[in-house]
Amino acid sequence: MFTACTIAGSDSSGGAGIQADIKTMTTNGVFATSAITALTAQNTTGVTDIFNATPEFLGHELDAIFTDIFPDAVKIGMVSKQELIETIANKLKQYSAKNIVVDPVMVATSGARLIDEQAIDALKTKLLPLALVCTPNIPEAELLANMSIQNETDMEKAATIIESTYGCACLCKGGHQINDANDVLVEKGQVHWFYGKRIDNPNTHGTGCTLSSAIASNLAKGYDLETSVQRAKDYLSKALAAMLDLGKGQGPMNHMFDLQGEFAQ
Ligand SMILES: Nc1ncnc2c1ncn2[C@@H]1O[C@H](COP(=O)(O)OP(=O)(O)OP(=O)(O)O)[C@@H](O)[C@H]1O
Ligand SMILES: Cc1ncc(CO)c(N)n1
Repeated sequence: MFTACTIAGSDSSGGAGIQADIKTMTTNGVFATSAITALTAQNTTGVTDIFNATPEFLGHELDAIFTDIFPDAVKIGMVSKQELIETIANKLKQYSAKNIVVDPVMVATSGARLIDEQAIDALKTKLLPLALVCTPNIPEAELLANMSIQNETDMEKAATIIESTYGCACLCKGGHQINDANDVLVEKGQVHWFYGKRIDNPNTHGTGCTLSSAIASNLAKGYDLETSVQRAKDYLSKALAAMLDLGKGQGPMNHMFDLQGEFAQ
């Protein structure tokens, strides 16, 4: 059994954050462990409160995980405070963590801001350099590459800038703003496009969390990065295509459509 660790925030409505990550990792056939960075009071319509872990407590969670069930891959999601990012970076270095996927979560699908201004700096200078790959959506890629993105050529350019600036491969996701499901991966200067079929489903709460956890799960199983991204996109598309409809806002997708099926391999 391969293992993956998610370091992220809890989403009380279960569609994003830690909950999405654990469901995704489970359905993708790896054993999930979790270090919770924050509790959010959240549902499909918005976030009403955030309660951050202390850096000490987060450090203890990571010590407990890394000294026992050492993860074959690590996914990092919402981390809103600079001190929490520093704790994560220090622990990942201390334990020589591998296959690190950073989803630079900044804003929830519902529009709520999930990161402090100072934390963005720490993300850039301390966390991204440790990552194998980061997975920004368009607004996040604009901020990390310091440019505006209007089309697929801009996505490619931004991903190239992000890889050379922060030293990790970059998967820039088109889903959010450019109206398609096409994402571009820049790895060691090589550009690879993943063309997805856009699914007409308004319930996209947690798509970013799900994609990054599925990538981490596949890296944990030993697939290379390109294959891991392709498999993760296939999983996400099928979870969206299951057309779950829960809640009053943009609802979650069905992570469990394939328990113990093709994606567990
Ligand atoms: N309607 C859709 N149909 C198919 N794929 C989609 C759709 N919407 C998004 N995707 C895909 O989902 C993945 C996540 O992209 P997205 O831009 O939604 O992430 P995100 O904005 O980080 O998500 P979140 O809102 O959870 O933070 C990408 O691979 C994207 O192409
Ligand atoms: C806890 C959490 N992490 C990430 C996201 C981004 O979708 C969210 N809405 N909530």
